[in-house]
Amino acid sequence: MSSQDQLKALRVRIDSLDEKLLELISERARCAEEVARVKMSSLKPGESPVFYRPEREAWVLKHIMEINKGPLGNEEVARLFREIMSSCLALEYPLKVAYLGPEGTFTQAAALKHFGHAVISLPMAAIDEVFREVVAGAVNFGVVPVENSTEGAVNHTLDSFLEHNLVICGEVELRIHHHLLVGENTRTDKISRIYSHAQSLAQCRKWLDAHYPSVERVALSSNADAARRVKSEWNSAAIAGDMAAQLYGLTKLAEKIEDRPDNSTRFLIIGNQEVPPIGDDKTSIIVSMNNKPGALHALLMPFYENGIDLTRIETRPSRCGKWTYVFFIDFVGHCHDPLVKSVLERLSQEVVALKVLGSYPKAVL
Ligand SMILES: O=C(O)C(=O)C[C@]1(C(=O)O)C=C[C@@H](O)C=C1
Repeated sequence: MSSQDQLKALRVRIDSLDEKLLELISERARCAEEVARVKMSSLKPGESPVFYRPEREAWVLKHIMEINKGPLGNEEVARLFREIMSSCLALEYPLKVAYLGPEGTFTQAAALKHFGHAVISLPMAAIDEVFREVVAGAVNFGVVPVENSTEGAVNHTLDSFLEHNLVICGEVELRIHHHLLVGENTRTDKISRIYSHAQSLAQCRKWLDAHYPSVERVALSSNADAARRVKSEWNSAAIAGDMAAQLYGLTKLAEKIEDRPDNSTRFLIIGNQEVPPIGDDKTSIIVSMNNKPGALHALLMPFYENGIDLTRIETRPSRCGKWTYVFFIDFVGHCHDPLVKSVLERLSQEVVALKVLGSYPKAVL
């Protein structure tokens, strides 16, 4: 058989497989519609239906990755199923998700990575606005950055948890690649200013020192904002990611200029919904305590003694009294696990206040 004939035969096979796939996807979508009807019909008086189930979605994605035999990689198949589930959920109920904007930010990329592209995603001007939109019920969930592997905590997010009573329903991790971007009006040998978010400028500090040591660095409210600005401005460049580059049609002068190749940011999903355990969960708590000798030791001891893995501990001013602090602690486990429950009970006797911000599935993708 000639290679032309082979190609033709293979394409006929692909067409037939696509038809079967479409049938299966449509059947799955009808099933999701049925799930929505069952959820609606089983409501008790005064109850609202819960269409979005993060624990179920995390389980589905993990299961698909476990049974995947290739040739597509685990992340690739999970991404495909992520989008199928996103579309199925949109049939049940179109979720509204607020994120730290403007359009083209890494937070938008994180929101789409977590919820898929079938949600209605709404850019907010500040982290606090994301929190307020969720509290007001204008959106179902919010997505905010919480820590970067190079630059550390995002303090605005931590402080917003002290002001608002919201639940953490999930986490997303995103590999952050920064590029040096220019618009069509900029002569590459004439760059006199580089715009970006302060965190992004810091994540590319060494590269900038080596390549543009005497060019002015200007911090803006987001790197998408920087990209928008250089689109029309003369002789300036922006540091931003792929989404912003595409959105504003900018050219990449240099790619992946972050100082650390493993530069990643962790984002949180905030909402009002408590999430049941899947057996691979994390919990976030805030603790405030009196400043006395051994206080931190007493705080950490119960975790150590029960073999609970602390993944993060962060300190912030408590905002009620000078030199008093609160601790943000993340650890492995769910607040319904008996071991975690007993540690939290013991802690609550040692500290002034303890608040569980939420237990949620560990990031799958
Ligand atoms: O299992 C459910 O509760 C569903 O609503 C179905 C489904 C899915 O498509 O698999 C859709 C949305 C939920 O967030 C979780 C899963």
